[in-house]
This record gives sequence, C-alpha cells and structure tokens, in this order.
Amino acid sequence: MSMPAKAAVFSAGSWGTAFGMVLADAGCEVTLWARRPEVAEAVNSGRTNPDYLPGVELPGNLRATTDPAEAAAGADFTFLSVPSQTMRANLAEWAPLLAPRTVLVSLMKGVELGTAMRMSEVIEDVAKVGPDRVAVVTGPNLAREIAARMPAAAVVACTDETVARRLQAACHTPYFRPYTETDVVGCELGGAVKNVIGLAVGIADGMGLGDNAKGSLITRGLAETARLGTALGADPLTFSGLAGLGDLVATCSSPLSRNHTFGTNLGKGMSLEETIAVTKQTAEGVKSCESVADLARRHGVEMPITETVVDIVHEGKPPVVALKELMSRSAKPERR
Ligand SMILES: NC(=O)c1ccc[n+]([C@@H]2O[C@H](COP(=O)([O-])OP(=O)(O)OC[C@H]3O[C@@H](n4cnc5c(N)ncnc54)[C@H](O)[C@@H]3O)[C@@H](O)[C@H]2O)c1
Ligand SMILES: O=P(O)(O)OC[C@H](O)CO
Repeated sequence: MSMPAKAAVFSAGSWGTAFGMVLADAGCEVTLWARRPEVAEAVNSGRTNPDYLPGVELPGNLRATTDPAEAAAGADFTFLSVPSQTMRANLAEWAPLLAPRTVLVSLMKGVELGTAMRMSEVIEDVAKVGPDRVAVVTGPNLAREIAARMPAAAVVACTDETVARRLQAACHTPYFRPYTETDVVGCELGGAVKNVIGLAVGIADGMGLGDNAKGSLITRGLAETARLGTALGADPLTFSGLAGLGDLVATCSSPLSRNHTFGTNLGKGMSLEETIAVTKQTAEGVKSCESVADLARRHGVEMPITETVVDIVHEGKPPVVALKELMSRSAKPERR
C-alpha cells in the first residue's frame, strides 16, 4: 500500500481551511499553517476554525501549526492560499523551508499589482522552480459550500500532465471532482478575472438592474477574459470550462461570493471605505481589477468592463455614470 500524500497548506483562511479539509478527506496527511496561535489551537483542540468557517467540524487528520518549517517539512504538495498581494513576501519567507521536491500549488485567484504577474509566475520567480513544479487549483469553489461537503467540480492545472494527475488523485473526494488541465495561463486568468466580473455583476445587482444585465455582463465579461487569455497564449476553450464560465456563474450568482457582495454594497450606494469596513475576508477583485487592467493595457487588449470596475472602485466614478458610458460605447460585432 502506498503512503498517503503529505500536504502543507499555507494558510488557515476560508479557502486554505476548506481545501485542507478536501485533502484530508481524500486521504492526505495535512498540516495547515495558521498565522495566529488561537486559530491553530481551535483547529487542533476544537476541530473548528470559527473565524473563517464557523459551524464546520474539521476532520481529525487535519492538523494546524504556527511554525512554517513544521508545516512545510516533507510535503509532497505545498498549497498557497494567502491574499495574492502578500504572496511574494510570504513565499520569500517560506521558500528556504520547503521540502526539496515539493510541488507548489496556487489556490489563489489574483494578479500581482505592479508586475501584473499571475500567481504561478510569482511562485516560479520567488521559489526559483520550473513550471513542472507549479500547479493551480481553480473553478467554481465557494469555500463555505465545499466545507459543507456540497458537490463541486474543479480544475487542477500544471504544464506537466503527470503532476496534474498526481494532484488530481490527492484531492479527489466523493464531493470534490477535479479535472486535469495543462493550460495554466487560461486557468489562472479565468479565476482572477471572474473576481472582477463578479464585482461588476454585484454592482449591477445592487443597482437593481435585473437579470438581463447580469447575463449580459457575465457573457461580455467572459468575452474580454478570453480576449486577454488568447493574447497571453491561453487556449480560448479553457474559458468555457470550469475555470472560466463555471466559476463566473458560481461567483456572479452567489451571496457567498465576497467579490459579488462587495460589488452589491457599492451598487447600493455604500462608499468604498464603508464597503471595505464590512468586508471581513479577501475580495481579490478589488485590487486585481487594477492589475488585470494593467496586464490588458500592456498587451493592447480592450477590457471595457474591467476598466469600468477600476473607475468605480478606485476613481470614485458613480455607477450610474459608468453604466451610461458602458452602454453608449460604439456599436460593434459580437465576435471581435
Ligand atoms: N474563499 C473562497 O471561497 C475561495 C475559493 C477559491 C479560491 N479562493 C482564493 O483563495 C485565496 C485566499 O482567499 P481566502 O478566501 O482564504 O481569504 P481569507 O480572507 O478567508 O483568508 C486569508 C488568509 O490569509 C492570511 N493572511 C492575510 N494577510 C496575510 C499576510 N500579510 N501574510 C500572511 N497571511 C496573510 C489570513 O490570516 C487568512 O488565513 C484568494 O486568492 C481567493 O481568491 C477563495
Ligand atoms: O468569494 P469570492 O468572490 O472570492 O469567490 C470564491 C471562489 O473563487 C468561487 O469559486
């Protein structure tokens, strides 16, 4: 009988904890790194993480520690689940502690501000590893639903398909069904841009614009995501899969989505400061809308919905004005 895979998960936020639970249910030996001792203590003694997943009972083979060296030791897979904008600094600290042949797996959905790098690119840059040692998990995976063991599919992507298959086996459970993919660029962009489109749909919902507006934003949002992805070498078909359409549908229709909820609050007329104050967890699109727009400009790709979200969130443009401008753009064919 083969040994169970060893997994380190950095860190114990909503998705790190929920995904740690998936890995534990799939038979892995999991160590979760928590920043705060009280979170590690609650996981180890109470089998709970009340700050991030209240009411969820965590499995016994999920342990937590505040010592990054202890978490990293001997891990076959090292999962990274921190806010995208702190990842570079976090990984710089953890890189010397990583197990020699560990596969680094991004659970994050963001693009770095300033560099416009995807998370796998930041990981390769900081940990000095090749693409065959870096993978991504993405798809329609709202943490609270996964933690309730409600069914979901996902994509596990690595340029090396053998690694993707190993990762697939490590996280496959009766309620979590991962598919392999080699289009890492498309999978990561799908995840990062859907947060921005989730904000746009939330704003529209908050303004009471109706379901036609929602369907239109999702579809045109997907079109601009695919346009960016194609310019960056992704397979356009990836965007009609779980990492694209699947995640957009889940995010744009769920009150559990932090990005959707953030947008809804803005659309209802809350100020940015008030909205930030009531948002307790990471809504990646708030920062990544700027880095996605930056990436698109660098590649000469038009992303009008993303630019509109930047204008509303960061430039203080009133949503009614932004809506009028978006609707009065020059007429064009659907596919161009
Ligand atoms: N929650 C979900 O449903 C979900 C699902 C799929 C992917 N994701 C992605 O997972 C990533 C993490 O999101 P989350 O939902 O777990 O966020 P979260 O806000 O619930 O948790 C963030 C975690 O990062 C830690 N953290 C915050 N600042 C830090 C810093 N400076 N240094 C080290 N650690 C820090 C926090 O302590 C916490 O453990 C995001 O990229 C998100 O898009 C989330
Ligand atoms: O809560 P959100 O908006 O970060 O979305 C969570 C997941 O990415 C949904 O797949």
